[in-house]
Amino acid sequence: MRLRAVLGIGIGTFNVLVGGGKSILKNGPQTCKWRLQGRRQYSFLPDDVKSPRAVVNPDISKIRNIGIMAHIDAGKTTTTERMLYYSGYTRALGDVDDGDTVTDFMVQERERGITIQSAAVTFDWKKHRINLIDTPGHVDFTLEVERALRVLDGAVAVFDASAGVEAQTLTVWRQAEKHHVPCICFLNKMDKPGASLHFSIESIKKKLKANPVLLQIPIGSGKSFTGLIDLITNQQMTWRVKSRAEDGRVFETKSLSQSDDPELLQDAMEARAALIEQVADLDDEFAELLLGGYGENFDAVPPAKLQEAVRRVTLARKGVPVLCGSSLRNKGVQPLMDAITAYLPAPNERHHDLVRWYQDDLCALAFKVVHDKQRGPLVFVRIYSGTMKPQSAVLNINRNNTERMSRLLLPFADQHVEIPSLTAGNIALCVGLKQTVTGDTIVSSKASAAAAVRRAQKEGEGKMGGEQASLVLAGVEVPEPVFFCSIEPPTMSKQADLENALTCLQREDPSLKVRVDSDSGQTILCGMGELHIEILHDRIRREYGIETHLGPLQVAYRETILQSVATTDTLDRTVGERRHMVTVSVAVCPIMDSSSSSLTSCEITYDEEVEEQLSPDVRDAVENGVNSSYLQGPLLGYPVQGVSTMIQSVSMEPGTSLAMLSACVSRCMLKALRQAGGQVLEPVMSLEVTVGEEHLSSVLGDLAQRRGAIRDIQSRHDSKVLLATAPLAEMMGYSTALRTLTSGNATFSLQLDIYEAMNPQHQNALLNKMAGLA
Ligand SMILES: Nc1nc2c(ncn2[C@@H]2O[C@H](COP(=O)(O)OP(=O)(O)OP(=O)(O)O)[C@@H](O)[C@H]2O)c(=O)[nH]1
Repeated sequence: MRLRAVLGIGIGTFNVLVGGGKSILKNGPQTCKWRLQGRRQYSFLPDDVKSPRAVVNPDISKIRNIGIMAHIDAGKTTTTERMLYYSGYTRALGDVDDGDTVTDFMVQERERGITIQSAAVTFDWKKHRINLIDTPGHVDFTLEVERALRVLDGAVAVFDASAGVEAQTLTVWRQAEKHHVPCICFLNKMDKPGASLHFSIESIKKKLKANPVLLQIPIGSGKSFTGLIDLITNQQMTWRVKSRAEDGRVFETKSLSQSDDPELLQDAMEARAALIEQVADLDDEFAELLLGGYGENFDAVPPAKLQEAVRRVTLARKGVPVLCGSSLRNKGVQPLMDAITAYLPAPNERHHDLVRWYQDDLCALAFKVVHDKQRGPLVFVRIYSGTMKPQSAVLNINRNNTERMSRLLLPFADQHVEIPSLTAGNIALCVGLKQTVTGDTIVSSKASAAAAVRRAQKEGEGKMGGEQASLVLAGVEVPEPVFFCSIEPPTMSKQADLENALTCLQREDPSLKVRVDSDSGQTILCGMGELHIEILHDRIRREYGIETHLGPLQVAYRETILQSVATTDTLDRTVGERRHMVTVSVAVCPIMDSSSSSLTSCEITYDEEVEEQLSPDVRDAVENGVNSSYLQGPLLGYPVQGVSTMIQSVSMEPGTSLAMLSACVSRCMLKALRQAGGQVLEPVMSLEVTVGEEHLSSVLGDLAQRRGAIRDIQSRHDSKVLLATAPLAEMMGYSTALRTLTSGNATFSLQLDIYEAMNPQHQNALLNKMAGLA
């Protein structure tokens, strides 16, 4: 089927660019129509938009930069689709199960029904501009969520109301907390037979340690879920949706006092009283208002005052508003959109320290790069101050280079509207920035950066850690990959094409690491999980036309040492006429931090006297030698972690080169690490399996064979939720195994818990396997 897009705006000139690089120019007030592959009708901008000026640059107080995040399959994409539809951006409802959603636009996303890349969509709702990012739920793509959260001002956490808080929700929730992002909870899937408001609220309290502020109660449950009571306004909203064909756009709103259901009325009154008491406990201003004028007469509390107080509570992150609905059945999404505008912060209500030094000059953060074959890299930026304009040069502070931006686009999922300028608070897409990568700070010029440095110095803060560093917005931390495998092109002639494809993919995805194995010369892909590597392999085939061969997936082990050891080594070599002679003594000792789940890095220290004697270039050469020995441990050649090295003495004969010094240090280190007793560290994953009771014992039996340790087994309606840890090496192909064991009636999520020392028996087995003896 074909898709027809209609752009219905009044004045001005817009370029509308379509995913595959098609470009259609629209001039003047007429309507522009064209055909694309697909089956949906789109209108790029809502019908009520009168002026392109309002479209391009809304008042900052009316902007909401929002993320939508959750455990896999909670319904983020379905909810986003409804928002786009009700806001007038799309003309038909997309369906994840039919593979025709706007935000899941990658082929792999549509085929698999999952979100892989976070997609930014812009739409207007009740005079507000909402920039919304639909983030992936699968743990392999956690970095995508982190990158999005870095630039968002608020988030909507979507839950499956029959499952409550699931494993990945916990991870993304912690990420949101780390970035101090205020949240709203949306209990989706209220139409499911097992959906429970009470259970979900309890699990938010218990697992997220959050303070849920219930703003709605559902009318009916499961299949008879028909609507909501809004506890702020005391209004009843009912959707008379009988079939999936009905779109839920129209719903009935009436005052609760007109309700003919006394039980519902009683429940609502109790819930509203509890809400008012809870908000009064959290917000002093509201408590004073209550004491001053209303006493126990909660009915008389004005909805506007209650709403203002809930907003303050949300922004202060003392509580999280909770709403409910069923996106698939088209119920409850419009009130959720109202809540986004009412409770989540505008960009100017968030505090960004260094932005004040730039004043009205441009300061933006690149948070995502997408590689487009026709247009080159497209860089997503969040503008923190100033105005961004196309056809202008900008300075990338991190790389200290000036680049020219050719065009500026507003992102409408895979389709983009070209705009003449964009102001602070917005999210935009820049074309033409070829050097910029994720995490870079972009400002207008060197002069503007220098002025910001002066302002910073005046305040006395810019000096700490170097002027430049303090003027850069914090990027995102990239987690260490846990899997790797070799990748080979079909023929050597395709090697250069493969390298180019990998360079482009790395710019898009910082969690992909590529290296060349020094022994075999093979290209190695390092990723976050089986699915991550599988998707990358598929993208290289589809997007770059290269049929590559992947080697077996291997676990990224680490090595450390068990004991402290001191050793000395001498290198005496004559090269040509020149004699190089150096003697080095080092001491290594283990540093294990059992309280931290992340890997302990290595460190280098010096004996006090030695430190004073060594010139800076000799120290550099010594440190090069130590660091090169950390790259490949003596046991299996995996990187070394958790070792502290002290340089005890360095004595060099005149004429010895620095390269020979590094070589001697490296050899001495290898000797010390070998003597110190090698220990393999393996990634251990935390696992959550939801399974029907009838399959529980077979799942437990299988986990026992995988060296799994059961932490807890909880009941959730008719299912059991099994919490366990298991070494990553034993979890290869687990999704297929679980499917077979349970006939497809189980779900699981897996994420890195900790790097743990292998016990001697398993370590020996691994060493034998690697040596080809087992
Ligand atoms: N019963 C019911 N099913 C729903 C509802 N919302 C979504 N679903 C279904 O749940 C499945 C997952 O929906 P998605 O919208 O893809 O969920 P997601 O959170 O975006 O998933 P990922 O992007 O893969 O993390 C699909 O089969 C949807 O049809 C709902 O309100 N009720």
